[in-house]
Amino acid sequence: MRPALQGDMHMMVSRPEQWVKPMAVAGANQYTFHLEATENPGALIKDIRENGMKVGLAIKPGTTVEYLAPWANQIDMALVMTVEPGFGGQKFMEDMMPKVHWLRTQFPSLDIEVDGGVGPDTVHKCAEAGANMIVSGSAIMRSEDPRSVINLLRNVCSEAAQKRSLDR
Ligand SMILES: O=C(CO)[C@@H](O)[C@H](O)COP(=O)(O)O
Repeated sequence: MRPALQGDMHMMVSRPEQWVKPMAVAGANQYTFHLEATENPGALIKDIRENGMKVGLAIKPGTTVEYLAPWANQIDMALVMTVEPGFGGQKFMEDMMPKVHWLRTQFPSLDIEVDGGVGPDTVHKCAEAGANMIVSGSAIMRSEDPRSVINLLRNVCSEAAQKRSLDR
């Protein structure tokens, strides 16, 4: 039977340990948890891998990137939140961009995602800082032309990534 879920599950939950197996069984191929939500990130990373999924590690705005750095070589994606987790439609926190830039400098091939308040007005900042993946909710859903917004967001990120690889 075809799995019900595919793609990355961003688990904005406490005790993320309890959902690893159910997500794997449901067909998720990446499991992203919050560093703030677990006391043992190493064990959780291992469990996610043993369940056949890639690993994403998210940090909230109040968490400095130094807490994520020790795990960066063991994960597939770092997720820098640019709003407080909770709901869509919040204002993009530009002061999170140094985290993205630092991660990109230290870990050139890591997937780096930005989530919260990302749209046509803010995506350039994310892409220039080094994000190659973005989450965008309101900017797409509130647009009269969602397709063109998606294309714009995609193009800005891929052009910045291409420029980085040429500069290397
Ligand atoms: O879930 C969250 C924040 O809790 C984010 O994924 C946002 O919901 C993204 O939506 P916009 O900020 O783009 O509206």
